[in-house]
Formats: sequence, C-alpha cells, structure tokens
Amino acid sequence: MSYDLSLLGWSDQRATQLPAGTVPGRVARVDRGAADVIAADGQHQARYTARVRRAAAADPVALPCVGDWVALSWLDEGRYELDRVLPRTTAFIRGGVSRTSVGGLSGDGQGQVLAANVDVVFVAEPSMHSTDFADLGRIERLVALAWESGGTPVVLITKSDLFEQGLDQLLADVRVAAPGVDVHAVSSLNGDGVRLAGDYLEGSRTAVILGPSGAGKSTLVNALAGEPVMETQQVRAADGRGRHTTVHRELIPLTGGGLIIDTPGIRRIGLYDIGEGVDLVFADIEALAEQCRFGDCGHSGEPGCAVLAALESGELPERRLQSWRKLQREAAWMAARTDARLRKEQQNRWKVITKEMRRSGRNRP
Ligand SMILES: Nc1nc2c(ncn2[C@@H]2O[C@H](COP(=O)(O)OP(=O)(O)OP(=O)(O)O)[C@@H](O)[C@H]2O)c(=O)[nH]1
Ligand SMILES: [Zn+2]
Repeated sequence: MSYDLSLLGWSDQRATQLPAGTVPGRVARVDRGAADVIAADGQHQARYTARVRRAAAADPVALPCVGDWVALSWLDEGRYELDRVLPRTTAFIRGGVSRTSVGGLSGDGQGQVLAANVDVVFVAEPSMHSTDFADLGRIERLVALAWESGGTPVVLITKSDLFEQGLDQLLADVRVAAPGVDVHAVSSLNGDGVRLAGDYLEGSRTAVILGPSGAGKSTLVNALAGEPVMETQQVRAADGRGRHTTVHRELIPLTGGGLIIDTPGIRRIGLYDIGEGVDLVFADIEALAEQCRFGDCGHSGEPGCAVLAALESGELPERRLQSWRKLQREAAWMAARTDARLRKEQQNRWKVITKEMRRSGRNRP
C-alpha cells in the first residue's frame, strides 16, 4: 500500500534535504515525545530519536510540530523513529513558553512552534458578528502574524450573507487595512467565495485559518472539505483502490486538494506575538514615514512630517495610525522579551519574506 506524499505537499525541493537512509513523512499531530506521521507506507506513531531530543532540549523550537516534514529512520517491523525535522519553509512561533508546556523537553522555555510549512494564512473576520461589524484592527494584527510566519496572508470576510448591503465598502476598507493582501468575501451558508478560497490551496498547499471565535472557521473548513470533517480524517490512497488511512484532525486533507492545519494553539494565536510583520501590514505608513523631513521623526508634530500631513489630508485614516502605534509598541515589547536566538530565526524568516515580496512586487505603495 502506498500513499502519494505529493498530495500532502512533498516536493522535489524537499526531497533534496532528506538524509540518506531515511524516509520522509509529514507530522499530523504531536504528543509527548512522539508524533503521528504520515509516510508513503501509511501512518505511524514515531518516537523521537536521541538526536531530536537533544536538539529540543537545547532549543524547543527544534521540537517537531504539526505540519513538519521529517526524516524517519527504520526501527523494526514496520516501525520508525523520528530522526530529524527537515528545514521549515514557514513557522508560527510563540515565544516565552513555560518549561512544562512542551512536555519537559524544553531547555530554556523559550519559543514553541505552533505549526510549520503553512503556505497560506487565511485571516477570517466576520462581516458581522451579533451587533458588531468587522474589526479592522484585528485584521491588521492577524495579517501581521501571518506575514511573520512566512506564509501568504489572504483575508476572508466571512458570513458575507449577513451584510450584503455594506459589503463593497467594507471590502474597500479592509483592502486599505491590509495593503498587498488579497481580500475576499465568503459565505459558507450560501457558498459565495468558498471556491475562490479553495483555489489558494491548489497544488496541495497547506493553510491555516486564523480568526476570532465565531468567525465561522470550522464551518468554512467543512465547506472547503466538501463533506463534514469527522473526528478522523481520511487520505485517499494513491493506489486508487480506495484504501484509506486515518489521520488525526489537526492536519486536515481536503477532498478538493490541499490541507488545513487546525490546532487549539493556532486558534488562539491572536493573543500572541507580532514583530516585523507589522511593517508589512503598515507598508503604506512606513512609506509615508520615509518621506518625513527627519529620519527619526516621531510623527507627533515634527515639521515636515509626511505621516501627519497624510492624516490631515484624509489620505491616512486616524484609526489606522493609532492601530500602527499600538502594534508597534506591542512588537517592541515582544522583541525585548524574546531571546537573541529566536530573534535570529525571525530575522531569517523576515529575509525570506522580504525577498518573496520583492519578487512578487507586493506591498509596493
Ligand atoms: N450566516 C452565516 N452564519 C455562519 C456562516 N458560517 C458560520 N456561521 C455560523 O456562525 C457560528 C460560528 O461558526 P463556527 O464555524 O463554529 O465558528 P469558529 O470560527 O469555528 O468558532 P470557534 O470554534 O469558537 O473558534 C455558527 O453558528 C455557524 O453556523 C456563514 O457563512 N453565514
Ligand atoms: Zn513623521
């Protein structure tokens, strides 16, 4: 029985990183000291080798997490050990985790990877939620987190069926709040925009959905999956004979292709770290700031301040400037409490993001 790992996102590029004598697999779920891994010959529970445990003790970011591609080494009788985490293309990292929360494997309790190798980050914000309208500030925050991870953010204004009259104006406002980011309205109720969202997963790409409770994330996952997502997910066998393996629900394969990672940690991520991603969400303000007369302009009354000029002309909404200041303060606070190594990892990701953005020409004001 064989499974086509390319359906899970395995690529030639990743194959070049696989150590000799090992087989690849993708982590569907982690547990203390072991992970559920999908390999070409099925799903395995693989314990960590001493190499992985040592690396994780020195640096918890090295712990395997859902979405990771890993190298498995043969143990005996159809059993494997998880011997190495292959280089991550993207990662959601939460800083300042306590020692115990990562199963006692953490050395300094700094940093935890919540999900890895996520290509697309859907930011779900309801067009309307009871009596509240979409919260632009929350969108900015989550888009910053998305950029920070190295994935590509896509904003989905959910429950669009509830707010048809004001939708066009809302989408226009959201596009200002998230420059360079695709913005779509979706309704899982009437199906509007669901196909469009699914298209981002073409080529077996992996997504997460961030957003507040009640945004309609689970409903959208089910709509994308094409059938109700059950307790255990099924990956179709590549041999075409309809054999299946069960996969825990944290890595959800969609019938239309692509995968969604859904974990409690990712669901709560709005409360966590933001850093350089802020600069990307506020690329318009950053560009204005570059035109200020003084290089160290604080945008609080200095002569020749382009930011305040834009505020006065109405080009820059007051709300957005305040949001920028707030997120910058938070990012500075985060940076101060993040250790140097984690910062370095973030900087490396940052370089990749910047390169990627230069390539795609995004966020050019
Ligand atoms: N009108 C309308 N209601 C929706 C839509 N999508 C979801 N809902 C409803 O909104 C409520 C919340 O949806 P969920 O999918 O559970 O939201 P969630 O984001 O997963 O929430 P948490 O699990 O708390 O994070 C449910 O009652 C859904 O039926 C939609 O497109 N239109
Ligand atoms: Zn200024």
